[in-house]
Amino acid sequence: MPSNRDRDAPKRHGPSRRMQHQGVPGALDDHSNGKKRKSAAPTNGAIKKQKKGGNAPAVKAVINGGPKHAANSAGKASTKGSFKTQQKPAVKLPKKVDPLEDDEAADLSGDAIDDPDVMEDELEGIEEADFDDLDDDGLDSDADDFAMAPSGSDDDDVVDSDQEVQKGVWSEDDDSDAEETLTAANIAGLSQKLNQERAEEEADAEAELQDAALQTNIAAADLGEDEEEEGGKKSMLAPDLQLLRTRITETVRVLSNFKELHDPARSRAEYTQALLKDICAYYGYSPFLAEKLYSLFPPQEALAFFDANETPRPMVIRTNTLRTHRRDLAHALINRGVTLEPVGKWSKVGLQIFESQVPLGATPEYLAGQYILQAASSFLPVMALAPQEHERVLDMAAAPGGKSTHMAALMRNTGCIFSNDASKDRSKGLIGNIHRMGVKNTIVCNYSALEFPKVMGGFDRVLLDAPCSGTGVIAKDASVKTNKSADDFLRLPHLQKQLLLAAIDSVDHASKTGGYVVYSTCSVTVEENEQVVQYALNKRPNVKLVSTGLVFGKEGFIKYQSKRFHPSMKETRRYYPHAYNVDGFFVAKFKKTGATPAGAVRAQGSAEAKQANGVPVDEDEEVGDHAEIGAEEEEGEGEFGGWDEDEDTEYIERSLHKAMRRKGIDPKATKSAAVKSLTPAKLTAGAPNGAANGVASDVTNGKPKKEGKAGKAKEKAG
Ligand SMILES: C[S@@+](CC[C@H](N)C(=O)[O-])C[C@H]1O[C@@H](n2cnc3c(N)ncnc32)[C@H](O)[C@@H]1O
Repeated sequence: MPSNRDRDAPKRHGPSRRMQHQGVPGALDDHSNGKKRKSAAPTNGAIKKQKKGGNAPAVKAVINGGPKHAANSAGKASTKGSFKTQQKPAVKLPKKVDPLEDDEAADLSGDAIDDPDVMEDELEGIEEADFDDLDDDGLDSDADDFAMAPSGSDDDDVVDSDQEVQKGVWSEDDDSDAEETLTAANIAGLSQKLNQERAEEEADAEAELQDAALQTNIAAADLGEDEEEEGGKKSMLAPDLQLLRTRITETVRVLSNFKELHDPARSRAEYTQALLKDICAYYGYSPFLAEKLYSLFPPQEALAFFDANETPRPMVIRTNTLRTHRRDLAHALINRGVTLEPVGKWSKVGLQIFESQVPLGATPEYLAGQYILQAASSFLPVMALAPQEHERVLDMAAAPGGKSTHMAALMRNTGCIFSNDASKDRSKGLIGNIHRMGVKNTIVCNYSALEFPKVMGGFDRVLLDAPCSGTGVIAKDASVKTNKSADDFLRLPHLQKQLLLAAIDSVDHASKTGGYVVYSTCSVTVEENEQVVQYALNKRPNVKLVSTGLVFGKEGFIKYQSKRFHPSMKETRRYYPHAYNVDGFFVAKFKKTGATPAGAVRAQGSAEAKQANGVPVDEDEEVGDHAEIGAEEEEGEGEFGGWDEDEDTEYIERSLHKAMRRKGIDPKATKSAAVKSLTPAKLTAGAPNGAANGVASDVTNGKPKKEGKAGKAKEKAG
């Protein structure tokens, strides 16, 4: 990878993604807020404090400053450590004096701390506070949560965006003066920064345009690639990134209007191959992953996606309504020098942090459990699940507890949540968060989720926030760009499918208030999302997809390459960093309409037992295959199917052979690494009591190398 990737990369126009709002973009976000912010003057002590501090650094426009991995080759996103408004620039900026940059702050304030989609292996543990003293103070009757956890039917109750628009950004609209004051407190800081940022960016943009005008139709030879040296040896010159970028932009332009713009001597496939090569060189992806991600979008959008993965998402905290109100929390943090505002109208508990003078993982409010550092998109599965008071709910893969603690708040500490995770180490973080946040309705357990419903069933609702490849969180963990192989996209979906069947089988279809399952991942690949959901629809005719109730998000695919999915797949939701400035995510909600025959559950259990002894991977061929949709299962359980090992192995072989043939390899000549990798040692997910780390080890949130330190993270786990 070229070391100078960042240096010459062109600048992105507009505010940095950190400064951009999350979630529902455009009209919703701009409505009233923007105007208010610009015109109002600072009026209260909070803003004075900020000014007096005087060290609110000017926001440096975040640029399309070339891929982050060059600047951050360790692969960890700059979201870790102390938080600053400006994203870590790809181009080295003059060092600013910032109290947040000292080591202690870096240890304590990382926004990765509570974020379930980032491992916290590099976080050293915060000293555990005496949380017993911080007992629930009776604040759990937050108006926010009344609205969030309505009593009616599930689908009606998740989020009512119209109602919120009328109310304004703060849900506690009974105190409009306070709202004015609070908003004003952020205005001066924000608008000053935005103005400054805009001026800088305009200058940059002008320079860039002038540059670009001089550079079109650049041939590969111009980029310093593969140049021959005198002795015939190839030199390893770093490509000129500015030129590379320009060529990518130009190729995308041609592909977007191929008929009109292409060179008749070159086919679309040639253009695409050249583009993918450039994308790999410029952003640092493996060819395999670049192609997989590119194929999800039209060319222009793919570019936006790759760009968005180079910039961190905004830092967000979720108010713990068991402890406080969002408005009160916002006031407290503003008084500590934090610049923030509500995350968007779609959430009543989220606060987007623009800048902080204090480490957000160590404020008194944090230690008192008033908030958790949590990516905005992690709110969505719980909002879709919409757990109700007094219900019995299962969180199948719960550590470190971002979603379990959110559920507890929505349920106002009533009913019972079983928070399960296969990883013992990660469960320590889960327990820490549960204590810190005053959650009292939760039982932590440590099974492989494949063991449900044998361990326990009959839940009103189940959340499966599945272990996944993490292709939605590349901005946080750039190592995903290069460390995922075809085998991962066989093994992970295999596990996800089994887990989803277990989730469905654990729900009580006759629940008076529920009967719902939510499946989510922080990955954007079809293999881990629509194909898993389609598999469950095929295997469990007693479930159907229903609306997630979420007010934004793109529809799941009903068609992807040669695959066709059930039309109801439109009910699922996809989230992309470039579209909403949130982590990539997928959310599907099922309603269980009939009982699962006991035989099917047994079959699932026995497959799990088999798996524990080693063998399988994934099939997938039938999933998404049009002919299979709605097809009856032919296994011994009537319409229901458990896991058939032989069938599975056959599917895997067939799938692998196909893939090899596509690559021009003779399948008979070599045995696939995927098959070789299916040793008993690697497939222990079915083993009980946390022995599942073999499978968890390959996934974003269960990497074994991180397990050792996860325990240390305790309250930091997120
Ligand atoms: C995406 S993370 C969950 C994040 C969590 N829901 C939150 O919001 O904090 C996936 C989790 O799945 C767990 N896991 C992996 N395999 C599992 C299995 N077979 N059974 C249960 N949990 C598993 C991992 O240990 C990891 O904690």
